[in-house]
Amino acid sequence: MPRRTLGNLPKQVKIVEVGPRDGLQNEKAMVSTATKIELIHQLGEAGLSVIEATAFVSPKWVPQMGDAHDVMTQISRKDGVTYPVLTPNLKGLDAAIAAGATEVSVFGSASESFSQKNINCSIADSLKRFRPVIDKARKNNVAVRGYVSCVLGCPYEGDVAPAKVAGVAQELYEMGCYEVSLGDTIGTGTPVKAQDMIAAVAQNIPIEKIAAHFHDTYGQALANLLAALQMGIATIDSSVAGLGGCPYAQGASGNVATEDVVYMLNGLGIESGVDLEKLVATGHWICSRVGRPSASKAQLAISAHLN
Ligand SMILES: CC(C)(COP(=O)([O-])OP(=O)([O-])OC[C@H]1O[C@@H](n2cnc3c(N)ncnc32)[C@H](O)[C@@H]1OP(=O)([O-])[O-])[C@@H](O)C(=O)NCCC(=O)NCCSC(=O)C[C@@](C)(O)CC(=O)[O-]
Repeated sequence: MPRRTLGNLPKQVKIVEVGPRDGLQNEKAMVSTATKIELIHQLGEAGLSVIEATAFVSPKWVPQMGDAHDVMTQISRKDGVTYPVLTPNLKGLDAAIAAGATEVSVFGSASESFSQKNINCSIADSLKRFRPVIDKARKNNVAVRGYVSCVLGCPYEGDVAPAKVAGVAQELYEMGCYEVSLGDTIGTGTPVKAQDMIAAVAQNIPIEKIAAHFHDTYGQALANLLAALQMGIATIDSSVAGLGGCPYAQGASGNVATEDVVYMLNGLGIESGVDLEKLVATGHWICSRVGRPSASKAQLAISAHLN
């Protein structure tokens, strides 16, 4: 028997911490701007080098992100840390640039119904809308990341074909997104499905330009991430304490918890630069502020040992 069968895993993984945006956007009770800023600062202190800070979206659509300008202008930026923000259109991009953003993300979908519910337009129209956003951002030296949602299933349409995901991802990449993040928005994926989908996308985009953004609704996120690492993916989106969910995907739970990802990476000997103890303390703190239990098993286990 071979000693190990995990294949060639990356030596280093970049974690994109999405807690302050994806984690908080679905909270019904307004989280104060001061709490959001403190969360971003603590995540930076824990060693996260990419922290998605907020979203310049319509406050009528996502009221929780209505303080995007204040968050972006009031955070203390740490050297070596980037603070990307979501921008669905030129209005969002202009506001983001005015607030000092140096990186933005456009967000599309592989499902027509989700695209309509989330950004009020078809996939084709969204891509037309993103082109000037990407062009203008790049002219302003602002890097652009692309998201594709519903890559392993849609809350309205069910199964989504890998070829559809690969097509949208390719368009975003060719328009100038430096990285494309593949979102299992409702967390219905399983490892082989995830690998099939990634294989389809990797025919159109270099694997090192692909990120995995998996929600944990069915408890499959870590297994899916391991399957993604085995395919050569080395960028993982996650949310402290597993906070989150999408306002336009009812019942979908949070992103995979950053604590759980870091624990797994540590066990695999993969470097992430994150201090797990500091991160656990941050997860504990934000959960107390938003009044919900942590969805991170690592946090619960480590806290139990620490107490
Ligand atoms: C895209 C729109 C704006 C279209 O929404 P719309 O209603 O079609 O837009 P509109 O152009 O007709 O504008 C309507 C109003 O919104 C304003 N507006 C328009 N744009 C902006 C803006 N950027 N910032 C602030 N305000 C804006 C605009 O000025 C106007 O204000 P009014 O004249 O009525 O007072 C809307 O649908 C929207 O904001 N959607 C965002 C939804 C969202 O944030 N969803 C969650 C993030 S996606 C996600 O979580 C998935 C992801 C990324 O994590 C990956 C995964 O897990 O799959």
